[in-house]
Amino acid sequence: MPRQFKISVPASSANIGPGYDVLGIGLSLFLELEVSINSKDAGETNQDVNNCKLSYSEDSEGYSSVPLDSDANLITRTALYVLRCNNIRSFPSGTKVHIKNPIPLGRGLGSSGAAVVAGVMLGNEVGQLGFSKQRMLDYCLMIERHPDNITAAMMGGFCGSFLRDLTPQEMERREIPLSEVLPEPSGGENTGLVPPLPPTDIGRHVKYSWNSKIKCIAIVPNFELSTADSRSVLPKAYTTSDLVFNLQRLAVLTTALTLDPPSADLIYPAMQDRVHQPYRKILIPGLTEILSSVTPSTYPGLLGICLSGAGPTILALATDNFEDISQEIINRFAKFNVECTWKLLEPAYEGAVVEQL
Ligand SMILES: Nc1ncnc2c1ncn2[C@@H]1O[C@H](COP(=O)(O)OP(=O)(O)OP(=O)(O)O)[C@@H](O)[C@H]1O
Ligand SMILES: N[C@@H](CCO)C(=O)O
Repeated sequence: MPRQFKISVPASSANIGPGYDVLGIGLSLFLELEVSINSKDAGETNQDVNNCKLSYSEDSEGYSSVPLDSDANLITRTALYVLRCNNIRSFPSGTKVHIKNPIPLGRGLGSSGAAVVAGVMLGNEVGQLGFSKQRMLDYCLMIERHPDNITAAMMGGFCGSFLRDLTPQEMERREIPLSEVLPEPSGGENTGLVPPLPPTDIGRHVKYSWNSKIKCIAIVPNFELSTADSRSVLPKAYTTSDLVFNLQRLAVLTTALTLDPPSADLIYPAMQDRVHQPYRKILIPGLTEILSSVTPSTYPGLLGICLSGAGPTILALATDNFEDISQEIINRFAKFNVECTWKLLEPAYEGAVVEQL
């Protein structure tokens, strides 16, 4: 039976200041996969060794850089990982996947989290595995180890998350690098091995409320910063006072963002951070100046400002004055010869969805 469905996964902003690797919010910018499975298409050219014909919209972010071999592209490679864990070697014959991606790559808006979530949902759908979102989260967390973007992309809304304590055996699995868990990209040897199933219920999360008057402005610089590079500059240990500084703000922030009317007096200081932003300034020109000088007193309507995920995007939360706030940040980046675009976004409350067509 031919099948057609669409998978849609939101972008996300992680950390929201003090919640490093904990907080994430799904954003109204959606990675979409249009999928068809028809065995009559199996003979078409460009079906690759995994029975997949992958295409990418020309107007999508990453059009010129994203690989289109199904065992190299992060989305389909993740889907193959899910299938192979479950003893299915490849896509059903005649699978076509068309990707539309408006999420800028390597900018701190959760492009890789969305790609991994989309890949796991794709594997679940084509393999007809019937997994719940909670189980799919386990597969995602085997690939992207911090739960903040992944949870927000899968579950939607404003989330707090952590990984449960793993047994020593499971801890060992935690260290399995991506290349050993996922099938090798083209050229690599297909060993035919069945990867081990992920442990169950690794991710725990709650969904907080969100005051819908609060909008999310993303100011997106025109350069990429990989999450791995941005994590490599962080220290291995912190002082008690810096950790307490973040914990106090994190506890207040999660409720402050639900209150009506939203209070800049509460939110702005509660979005300060001493765990990641101060260290990332060496990778993002102008970061310290931008975070400290664009304030609610100079820009009424602004509630708080932080680095989005691993950067370089800046996330400003505001109820008003969106254009002026964005322009001020764009001008400050311009002094460092960094050009930016900006987007006014809403929380994506629903998270990842599959629509049968
Ligand atoms: N739609 C996509 N298709 C294929 N690969 C993708 C896609 N989106 C992201 N990727 C891969 O993920 C990489 C970016 O991941 P990275 O974790 O560095 O940044 P990010 O997820 O955009 O930012 P952050 O995690 O800080 O929010 C890209 O360089 C690309 O390899
Ligand atoms: N919490 C992560 C989000 C980026 O993936 C970080 O800041 O490195």
